[in-house]
Amino acid sequence: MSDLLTTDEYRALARGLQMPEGAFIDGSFRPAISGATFETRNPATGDLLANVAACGAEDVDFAVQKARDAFEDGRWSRLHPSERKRVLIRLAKLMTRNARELAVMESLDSGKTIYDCETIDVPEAIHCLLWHAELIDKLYGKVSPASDDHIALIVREAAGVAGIVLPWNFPLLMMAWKIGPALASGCSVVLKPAEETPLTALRMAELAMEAGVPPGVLNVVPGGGPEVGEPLGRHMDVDVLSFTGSTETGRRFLRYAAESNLKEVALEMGGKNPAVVLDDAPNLDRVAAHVVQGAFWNMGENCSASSRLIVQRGVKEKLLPLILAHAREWPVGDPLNPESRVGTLVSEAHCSKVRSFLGGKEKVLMGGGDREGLVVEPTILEVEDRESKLAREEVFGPVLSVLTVEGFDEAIALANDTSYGLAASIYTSDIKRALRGARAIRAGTVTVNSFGEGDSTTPFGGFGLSGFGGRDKGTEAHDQYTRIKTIWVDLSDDADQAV
Ligand SMILES: NC(=O)C1=CN([C@@H]2O[C@H](COP(=O)(O)OP(=O)(O)OC[C@H]3O[C@@H](n4cnc5c(N)ncnc54)[C@H](O)[C@@H]3O)[C@@H](O)[C@H]2O)C=CC1
Ligand code: BAL
Repeated sequence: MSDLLTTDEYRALARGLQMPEGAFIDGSFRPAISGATFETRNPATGDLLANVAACGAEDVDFAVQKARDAFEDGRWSRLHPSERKRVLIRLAKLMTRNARELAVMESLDSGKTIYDCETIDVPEAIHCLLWHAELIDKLYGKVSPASDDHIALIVREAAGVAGIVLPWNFPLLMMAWKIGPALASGCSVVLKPAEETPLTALRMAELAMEAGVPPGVLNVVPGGGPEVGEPLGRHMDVDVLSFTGSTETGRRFLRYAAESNLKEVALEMGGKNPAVVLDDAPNLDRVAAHVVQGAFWNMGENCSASSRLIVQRGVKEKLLPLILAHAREWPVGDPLNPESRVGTLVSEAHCSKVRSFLGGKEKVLMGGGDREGLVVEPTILEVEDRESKLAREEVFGPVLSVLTVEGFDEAIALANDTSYGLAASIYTSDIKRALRGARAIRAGTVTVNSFGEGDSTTPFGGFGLSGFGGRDKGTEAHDQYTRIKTIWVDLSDDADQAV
């Protein structure tokens, strides 16, 4: 916290920022072929930040062609992995040098707090790129235990052209989760940032070029979902499509793939994630801190947000006051104020959606009031109707639903009473209950006595409506961007005869 700036200093820095505006294709910024632009605005103030190229199918075609050329001529895909590593490490260094600029740009474009951008999003994005860069020259293939007369090599090869479609809630970090393994593996990338938050992706493309990523290898094509996302998803020359966003749009990408070239699709989508607190949970004050962080971090605009507190009746009376006390330590305010922990929601449309969950018959334990601007104050509601929207649907805002259960089995059954399966937490001092619960809850990540998403070393993704076809982070992320090939060699003396 000590090396954060003051609000005035951040504002001065913001005024001096040079905002990127063009699409970044084949190593340079260029306008959309149609010449169209769209506005990207600061959701906290409404101020115009930039008029960004509004690309369309023809820009996607152009970018995919450049990405394909780069992949086939091997300027990146056939470099020795240690060379790709060297360039990606240089990119991480350039990000570090420009960390403050990236953090301010991210906060301005998304409404995220500068505190989070400075202390989480930017450093984690740098760490993620470094981790994949460091990994790539240490991944070995396999030799199968075939007979003495044969040798069978199982090798991984870069998939080719990777299409990447990003959400607006962690624009820079999601970019790092995806381009880290994609570029390290040798793929060329055509990336579409969310139309709400195109700026840091464009700046990153410029930094990548400066670091030595060759032209055509990392292309950023801003624009709308139907205008850019769909042509990318349907493109016959895109080999793999990695998406993070809503389940509804994720389903579309499966359709696009099925109706085009059956490209592989990896989907990381939403969740209605439970935090299960059992009556033997240790250190309730700490539990409360984690529950609050799980619910309100990033304004709850987080796929892994713990939006359902499932609390055993025996501990509820003690836990709730602690949760309320911790929640009051999450000040709502100007995203550029380093003291703010809750900033501005990303857009008018999203803010209306979040507000539509409020004002019902649920008992309000905290918040729930109207605030000026695109702000929803941290809200905690006691929810009795387990079929209600608040119990079942993803809010994607700072809203925590409290549901009460009598015992362990009911808690696990309720945790699993959802079509999602992204993340969950379980709080108990009994190691057996912790592990039995962690195994029984259907979710891609289960944290014990804490809230979190793991780090760059651990795979992240979900089951059911939360995920399909791959994982971000960890060595498993490379599965998205590589293909397995078997090379079978007959070593016998009569190998020249027909097999
Ligand atoms: N990581 C997550 O789990 C996220 C979940 N959401 C959820 O989705 C809800 C809606 O937010 P949106 O911004 O509308 O999410 P979205 O899933 O529509 O947007 C994510 C990305 O998909 C693109 N996209 C949208 N429509 C498309 C289409 N027809 N074809 C191809 N690409 C398309 C968007 O341009 C954006 O880049 C939120 O309220 C939230 O509940 C939103 C963002 C991230
Ligand atoms: N929390 C990482 C992924 C997401 O929310 O989109």
